[in-house]
Amino acid sequence: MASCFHPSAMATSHREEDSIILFSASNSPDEFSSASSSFSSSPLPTPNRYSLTVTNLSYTINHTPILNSVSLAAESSKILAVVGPSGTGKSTLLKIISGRVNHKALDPSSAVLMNNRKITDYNQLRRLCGFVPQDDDLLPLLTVKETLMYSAKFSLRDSTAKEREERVESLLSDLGLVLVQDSFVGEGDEEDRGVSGGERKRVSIAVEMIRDPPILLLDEPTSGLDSRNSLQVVELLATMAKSKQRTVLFSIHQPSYRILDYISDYLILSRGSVIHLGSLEHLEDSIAKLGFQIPEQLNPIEFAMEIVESLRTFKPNSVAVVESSSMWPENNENDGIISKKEAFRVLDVTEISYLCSRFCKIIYRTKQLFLARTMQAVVAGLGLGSVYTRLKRDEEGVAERLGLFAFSLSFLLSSTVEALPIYLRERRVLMKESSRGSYRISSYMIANTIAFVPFLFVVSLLFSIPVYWIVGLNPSIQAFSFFVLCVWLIILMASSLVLFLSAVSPDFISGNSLICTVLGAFFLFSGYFIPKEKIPKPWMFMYYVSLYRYPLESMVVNEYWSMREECFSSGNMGCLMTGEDVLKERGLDKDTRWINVGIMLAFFVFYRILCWGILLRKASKSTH
Ligand SMILES: Nc1ncnc2c1ncn2[C@@H]1O[C@H](COP(=O)(O)OP(=O)(O)OP(=O)(O)O)[C@@H](O)[C@H]1O
Repeated sequence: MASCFHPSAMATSHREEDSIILFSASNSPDEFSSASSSFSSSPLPTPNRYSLTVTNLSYTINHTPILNSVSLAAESSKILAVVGPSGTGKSTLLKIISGRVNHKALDPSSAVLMNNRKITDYNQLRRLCGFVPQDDDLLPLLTVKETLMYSAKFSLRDSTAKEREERVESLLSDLGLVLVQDSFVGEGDEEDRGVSGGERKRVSIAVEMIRDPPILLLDEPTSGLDSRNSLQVVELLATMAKSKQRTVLFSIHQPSYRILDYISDYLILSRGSVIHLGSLEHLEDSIAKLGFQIPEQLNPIEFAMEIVESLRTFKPNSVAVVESSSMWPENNENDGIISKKEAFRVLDVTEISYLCSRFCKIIYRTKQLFLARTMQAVVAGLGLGSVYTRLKRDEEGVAERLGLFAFSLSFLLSSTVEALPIYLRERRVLMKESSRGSYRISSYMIANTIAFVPFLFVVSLLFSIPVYWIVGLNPSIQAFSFFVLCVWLIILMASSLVLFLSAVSPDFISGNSLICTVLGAFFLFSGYFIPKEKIPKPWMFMYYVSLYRYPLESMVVNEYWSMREECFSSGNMGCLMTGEDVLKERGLDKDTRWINVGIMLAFFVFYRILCWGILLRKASKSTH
């Protein structure tokens, strides 16, 4: 077996007065976990305990130094708390360690080491470190248990359903979530309250714990919690660190006295530099050496925050790595941390099926979307039917049919905007899950398509049946079927467009105005308001890319093609206008219905591919 670490040496990193030193020595077999390996894809056993060392970490954003030569050492089974005034770089540090910041942006002398092995690929860090951000990125319409089950499905691919269930059950019990396992996660607002803030925080921790990462980083896990909940969360982290020999780091503002009992070491940051690294006793010594006395009503950390500037004069503990021994051979691709094969897999049916079932649950439970879309379709169908009841076969009827088609189109296209908030809400979860390799963006896009296509077909049927038969459009079954297909394709195109625009929009307001502007422009250049010949040349391209043009043409052709010989206006001289004349008047002398169907399908696919590309790019830059 390759040289590794001695467990006792690891667990009790030898600490001297002025430095924290990590020893490396030869390993013994009991250092490796087997069945409970954190990394489901790992073909080799992975170490059970991980020490984390950071040396000389410097980070600059836009020429502004955020972190200056930060060094720290965190040991397994213990908690290291990162404290410091607001804006001092705590979150940035945790993000860098957990691989949420591209390491190319770091100063070249910076190093993050796991068991004394320098990690150069930040994807490795993402896999080794669980990261719980300050804001909970959870789907509010899933229950606590479902949230964990989906997380288990994505992370524990090689486990059986029973093993995953057992893992979730044990986490629910460890994290005190059994009683609320069937409650919706919710968003914490009045309307959609869901579980409490403390419970939601524990769900976020459980989501990270599912894959049992050896190192867990939490960005202010107690923020927004009352003292009881804060204590519960920290207690739980301490218990978990001890019982599972995990290394835990979290940032915290003003920990209470009782919380201090659970923390082993403190890293105090001030303006991006370390001013203390070590135990509370050591901090008290430093404070005393500076000639200060800690007031009774304050704990040492609170007082340290008050004298941060004075503490800056003190030289903090240094971190040294005594012997650098590689845990893994440098080029070992089977280290279970990066799997190139995995990265290049394009299609994963299992992943798609999990995402599909999650989407279906969310669509069904999003009452606003589910009810609004179905009710809207029925009411609009009946309403339009009552306005255009039994249209006559005369000139007025021809104009009214065109008006009905144009209105239906604008209604159907604009009604899809309702999905925008759902896509935006999911975005953070998607970025987090995809950027840490839970699933591919392509799987998300395919699952979204599979889940929405049948739902939108039902919506198109609910709209088409009343409007078509009450208005008395072309009575042939083929014409009706094509009308339904056309309505379905309109909604599908619009849903793809909304998905794409939601990917480029930062928030609801800009997304909404972007969609309205684009749809307005498409409507204007659909050929309904301005005939093709009158559209100014520079704007002609809009006529070809307009989502309204193709379905409008298809609906008109569908209505009159099988009635080309029938008369729609007669006078003393006989028939003045046949169905063929109506089509010719709009320049539709060929049956372009199926070509238009192809174009509409192409738009549907095109916008989804664009959306996929944008999300892929965003996920690669994501710091979630
Ligand atoms: N992407 C960024 N672009 C520009 N500045 C940034 C960026 N990220 C962080 N900063 C800056 O880096 C500094 C440290 O930010 P960071 O969020 O790490 O602080 P913090 O100690 O976690 O603060 P808080 O306790 O308030 O959460 C801040 O001044 C912040 O404005």
